[in-house]
Amino acid sequence: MEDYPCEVIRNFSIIAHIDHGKSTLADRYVKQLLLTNTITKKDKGLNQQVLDKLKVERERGITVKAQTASMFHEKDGTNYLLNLIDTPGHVDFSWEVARSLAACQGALLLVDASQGVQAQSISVFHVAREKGLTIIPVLNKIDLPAAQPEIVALQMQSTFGLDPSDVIQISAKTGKGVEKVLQAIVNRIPPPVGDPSAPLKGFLFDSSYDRYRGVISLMSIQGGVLRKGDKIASCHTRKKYEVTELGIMHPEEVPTDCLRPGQVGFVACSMKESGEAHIGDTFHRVGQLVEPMPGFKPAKAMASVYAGIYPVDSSDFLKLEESIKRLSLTDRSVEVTRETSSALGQGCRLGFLGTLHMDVFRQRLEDEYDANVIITAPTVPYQIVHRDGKTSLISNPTEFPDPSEFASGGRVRAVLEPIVKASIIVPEKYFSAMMDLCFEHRGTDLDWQPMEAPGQADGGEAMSNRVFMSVTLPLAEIVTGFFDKLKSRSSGFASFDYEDAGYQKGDLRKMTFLLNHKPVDALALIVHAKAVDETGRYWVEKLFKIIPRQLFEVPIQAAVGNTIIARRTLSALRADVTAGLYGGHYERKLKHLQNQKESKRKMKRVGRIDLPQEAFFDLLSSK
Ligand SMILES: Nc1nc2c(ncn2[C@@H]2O[C@H](COP(=O)(O)OP(=O)(O)OP(=O)(O)O)[C@@H](O)[C@H]2O)c(=O)[nH]1
Repeated sequence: MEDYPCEVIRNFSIIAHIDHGKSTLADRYVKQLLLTNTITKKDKGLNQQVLDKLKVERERGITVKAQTASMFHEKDGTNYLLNLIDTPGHVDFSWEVARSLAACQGALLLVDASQGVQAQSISVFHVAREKGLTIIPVLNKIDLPAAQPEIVALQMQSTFGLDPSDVIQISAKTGKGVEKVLQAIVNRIPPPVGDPSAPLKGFLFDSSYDRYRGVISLMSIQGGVLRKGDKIASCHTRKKYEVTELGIMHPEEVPTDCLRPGQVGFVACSMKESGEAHIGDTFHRVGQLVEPMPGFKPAKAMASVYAGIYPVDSSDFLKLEESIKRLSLTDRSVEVTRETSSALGQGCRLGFLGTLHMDVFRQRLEDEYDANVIITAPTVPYQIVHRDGKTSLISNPTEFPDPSEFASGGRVRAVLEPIVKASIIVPEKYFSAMMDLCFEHRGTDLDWQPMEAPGQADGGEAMSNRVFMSVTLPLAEIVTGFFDKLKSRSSGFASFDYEDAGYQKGDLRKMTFLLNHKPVDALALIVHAKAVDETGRYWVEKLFKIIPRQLFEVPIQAAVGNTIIARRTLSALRADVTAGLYGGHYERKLKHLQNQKESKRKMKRVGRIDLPQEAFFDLLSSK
């Protein structure tokens, strides 16, 4: 690593709207540059994307966890070390983007030439600008027949103030133009600064957990040289560690003898507990204090969506809790606390950045930890203002005050709900459908303006006459199903992004569902007063359809306080599933019994009633 001083290092990220091709481009570089280096025969067969390592990412085609890769590149006789930090592109993960960018000096702003500038292109651009990064505009997918590179380059000029002659046109898929981007990385992005003789300063920007080695941190070295055996300490916790292994991500871990200023790599030390790795923390050599890097924020409540996670089999709770802890180490934006539900037993309440984040976490839990879990309907955090002036935050519908507590003499003065400022970019043709959607979801302060400058309006359906809309929405309205509706009502052309806009008073009610006259706490929902009747009827009908008939009659009711809003009754069923199969083959009976056993496995017994998983999250999220 001595051969790579700061001058030949470039630390960069790729930032883009979802699906504009970040992973494809990152992959191309990693494959192209590594084939000559360490990618072994076994790995050469990789035709799947190397960086999107996790199974869930492959299945969904989205990057969830930022991955870092170091590559070597020769130009004009000089060997460069390029550190690429792949960032996730979904609105839920903007925090990860900001974090990864802290370790870079430049960013490739990738825009799909057939889609044009989209909502998240704008938000990631601003994050990168704020961090003072050098931005290289890149137009991707120019191989597509629908690509309109000239028009999109003009859009980038009018939206970002970037010079169209700086825009590089590429196809990450065919490889056209990608070499030019490498040259631009070397020529345009400034090298990092750092003095090898200065005291050690390491910036921790990511971490993961290894069953055998404990916490593995990703660090960017800002000063000094880090070596195996070094004793280091955290500025934040003051805890001391010994470095047991270090090296670069190539893209797998490759041990090196040291990490020098400007370099980025993994560090394994005697850190055993997940909670000890604080993103944004600075490490120094023991006895050599340094000024910590600015911008360190100890993990704070950032979650916008909460849900309960319970094991299907209650005896698996400890195993589930351990798995959640391990997984939350690789995903530090998840908040974890224990909770108990009378219906589901012991479980955890998790806070997520958004519903996609939640879904991905659940899938990773199932894939990587073999966990069979039930996840409750997502809820946003509400602020309760008490009569004595105190406020409290609740993240579970069961804690929501009953109607009697709002009455005069009750303890609650008001409930505030989180709101967001959303931006939507959509072709004019779908504008009124988008307005309707926003109003259906309690949108206010709707404003809009045309996106394209006059004369640019000939970019085909995806890009002509687009409108930039901004609207204020309650967060609760967008956590379930809003994104899907936005996409389907705009034939996929609308893009969406949002930012926090504080709290606002809301007229809300807690809706409970009773099965066999007993409330099931894990099914409780918070609903806007105007939507009570419709929501009550809708869910009762849904529950009626998905709850299998039981051996006895089961009334299904929705209630607000003591008022029943809706009711359906499931009639009783005979138990013997083979009863109708008289004269049938023995194996056929066995198959039926097996099927019954299988479906039991995915059921949760609540009181005397077997509820399928869909009764919890899947049902409620599908509205
Ligand atoms: N035709 C064409 N398709 C491309 C090109 N680059 C990427 N794609 C396709 O576009 C889709 C999205 O690409 P990804 O690389 O997964 O996009 P991403 O921006 O990494 O998406 P996230 O990881 O979810 O943020 C994939 O189906 C790619 O095959 C290109 O240059 N040309």
